[in-house]
Parts: sequence; structure tokens; C-alpha cells
Amino acid sequence: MTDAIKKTLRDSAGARWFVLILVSVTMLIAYTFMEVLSPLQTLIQSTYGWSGTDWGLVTGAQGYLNVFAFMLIFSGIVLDKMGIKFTAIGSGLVMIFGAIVKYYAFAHNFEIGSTIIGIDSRVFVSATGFAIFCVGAEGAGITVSRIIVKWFKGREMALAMGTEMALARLGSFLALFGSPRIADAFSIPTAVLVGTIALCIGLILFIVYCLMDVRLDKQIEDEAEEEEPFKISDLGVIIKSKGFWYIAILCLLFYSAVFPFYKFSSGLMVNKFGIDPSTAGDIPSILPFGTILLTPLFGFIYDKYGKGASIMILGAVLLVIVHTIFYIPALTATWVAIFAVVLLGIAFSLVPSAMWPSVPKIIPDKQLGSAYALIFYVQNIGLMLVPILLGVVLDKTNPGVNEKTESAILNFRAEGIPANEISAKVQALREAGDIPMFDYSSTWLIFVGLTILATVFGFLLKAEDRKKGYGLELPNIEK
Ligand SMILES: C[C@H](N)C(=O)N[C@@H](CCCCN)C(=O)O
Repeated sequence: MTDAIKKTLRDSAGARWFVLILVSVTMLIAYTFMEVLSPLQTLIQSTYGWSGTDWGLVTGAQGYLNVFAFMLIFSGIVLDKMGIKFTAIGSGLVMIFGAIVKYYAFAHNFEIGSTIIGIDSRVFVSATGFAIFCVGAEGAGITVSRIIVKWFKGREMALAMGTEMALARLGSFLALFGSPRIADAFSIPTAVLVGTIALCIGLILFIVYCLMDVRLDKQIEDEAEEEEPFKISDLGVIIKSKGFWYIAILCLLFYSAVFPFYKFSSGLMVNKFGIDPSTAGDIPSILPFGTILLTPLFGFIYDKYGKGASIMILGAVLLVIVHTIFYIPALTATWVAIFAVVLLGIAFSLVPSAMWPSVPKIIPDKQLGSAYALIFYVQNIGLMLVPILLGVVLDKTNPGVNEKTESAILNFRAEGIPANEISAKVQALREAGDIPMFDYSSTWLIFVGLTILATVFGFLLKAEDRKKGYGLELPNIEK
């Protein structure tokens, strides 16, 4: 290289932000698919007779392969060894395959009462599809984080990550708002099918990104040659860092109090706040909507003024308040639900906007792919166990409700009522008081406990930062 600084593609703001839009739209689509069933909880329960436990088994499937089969660790190693292009396209394909399996679960006419390893067949196939999809989605997530670091480090990194997450939240919003409407106008499988087709578009966007990546790699060949190849022993560097564990556990606790909220909120809206099941996703859909502006804004503040650890603590404290409001049995007014969701939106913007750009301050670049994968791994343990726990507690604290719902469904089927009319009939029985509503209060205490623990880990992280000088309270933009 000469004295003149060699300009590369990532020095062009236009190219950088174009890349960001490409990969973020793919993540938007992945997040849409992730929540495609969430607002349909009551509809699915009263159409197929699923219990809270069935619902927990399917929505917790995110972690089955990622955690038990170590797929997330595998994705991180593949990312560090095989590179961004291979992992991006591979994860896109896996997401599509999982989505097809999930579509099949709802489109296929399973025999009534049929089971696979003792689990209702539709629940089993749906959980399998979701588990496969989530291997792809999490692989895509860590790849996109790596892509953003590659293109934005030393520049507007937190703003870029915030923008990516904002678009991802738009995806969750589209699912929460749109999925019940599609299911209402067409059917539950159609909602899943629309998401599956969108994932194919996401794959195409990833391929376009790869072409940009090839060009950048050619320009930074010299720098790349200086890098040492990844070794498995590098994982040791990550797991020996206390700061890493604090951020990973904070991530587990915080996200376990947010993503499972999506999955159980429509049931809460119907059963606690008296919202109609066909619009049960509307109030929860305010949550991602609010984060769309706030996440990049807080990212910008972190880039410019720092205070990353403090931002995470503030978000965790807000979340304690939110879940306590949802828990208090006497608070059942619709405006309370809206207020709490708006607060949740602010908390859900604060923590991620500071958490993800803080990882490169704790872990060296070379191990970043594996570090993000390990954090996602720890987080997935929560995303798997918490919905299952919520489902089991919901059933146990509401004895007899599932049995009454199931017997009503069987009676309607025996009377020859078409499948698409059963849900409305079951809902009419619930409104008439013939089938009791679910009481969510004990279930919600789980969320309150998680958020209190998250706050504690926020403080531990801040103390560790002070000790080790990671610079979490410092701005990201290099002057
Ligand atoms: C669910 C996924 N593992 C996750 O944690 N997603 C984060 C975004 C992480 C990527 C940051 N570049 C989220 O807040 O959605």
C-alpha cells in the first residue's frame, strides 16, 4: 500500500448502508416468520384444541436444535471457519426448509388423536419445523452481526445495529398485525405460507449481499492475509472472560422476558384484558412498532456519547415495571395494556441497542463470530425453557380449562361443524362463561422474576467494565 490510504467499498457510506438494508430486510422477513403464529394462540387453541403446554412446546422449539444439538455453536464455528458468504446462504436455505415443514404441519390433515412419540402429530411437526427454521434464523442473526462489524466497525456501528434491529422489529410487527388478518380472511396455513414465500425473497437478498462481500474481500485482501485463522482453542478466550458471561446471562434473562412475551401476549390480551381473539395481536404489535425509531436512536446515542452499560440497566429496570403492571390482577383496562406495551417498547430498544455493539468491546474481532454464537446459545436456552415453563404453569394454574375446551371442540366436530367455524363457537362459549378464561397472573410472575435478575446482571456488567476497562461507557465512534 502507498502512503495514500487505500479506499475500499466500505468507506463509501452509500455502499455500507445499501449492504445494511439488504441484510436487514432478510432479517425483517426472518422475524416475521418467527412470530407468524404468535398472535394466533387463542385461534389455534380453539381450532386444534392445543393446551398451554402444547403451545409452549411449539413456541419453545427455537432452542431444541440450537441448544441440544449445539447447532448454534456449530453455526458460529462454521461462520468463523467458512466465512460470511457460506453461512449467509446456508442459513437462508435452512430457514426455508424449516418453514416448509411448519407449513406442512398446518396444511396437512392429521388424523384426530394421532401422535408422534406421544405428542400430538401437528404439535410435533410444527415444533420440528420451527426448530429447523430457528437454526437458520439464528445462523443468519450471527452472520448479520458479523457483517455489520465488518462494514461498520469504527464508524456508525451501534446505529447500524440499531437500524438492523429496527427493521427486524418491523418484521415482528407485520406478523403480529398481519397474521391474524390473513388467518381470518384465508386460513392459518395461508399465514404460514405467506411467510415461507417471503423467506425465499430473503435468500435472494443474501445472495446479492454476497456479491458485494466478494468485491470488498478483493479490496481488503492484504488486510485479510494478516489475520490468523480461527482455532477451536479461541473459544477458551471467550469463556474465560467474566464480562462475556455477564453480558450473555443478561441477554438470556432480558430476551426471555421479551420474545416469549410475543408468544403469550395474545392469550394475555384475550383472557386478562378482554380483547377479541381476531385482534389479539394489535396491542402487542405496538411493541415492535415503537422500537423501530427508538432502537437506532439509542444506538446513535451510544455511538456518540457512550453509557452502554447504563443504557442496559435502565432498559432492564423498565422491564421490571412493565411485567409487574401485566402481573397485577386488578389492572385490566385496555389503556393499561397499551401503556405497558409502550414502556416495553422503550425497554426493548434500550437494551439491544447497547448490548450487541458492546460485544466487540469485550471480545477480540477474531473470535466475534463464535462470541455472538455463544451468546445466542445461552440466550436460546432461555428462549426454549421459558415458553415451556410458561405453558406448563398456565395449565397447572388453570385446571379443567383445556379439558372443557377440548370436549367442546370434539362435540362441535361430532355435530359436523366445519373446522373454520369451530374457533368462533368455542369463543362464544368462553364469553358466555361456559368455558372459563385462563388466569395468567401466576404465569406472569415468571417474567417479573426474570427481569429482576436481568437488572442484577446489568449492574454486575457495569462493575466488571469499571474493573477491566472494556469501555462500555465510552462512545463507539473513533474521533
Ligand atoms: C433472537 C436472536 N438470537 C437475537 O438475539 N436477536 C437480537 C438481535 C441480535 C443481532 C444484533 N446485530 C434482537 O434484538 O432481535
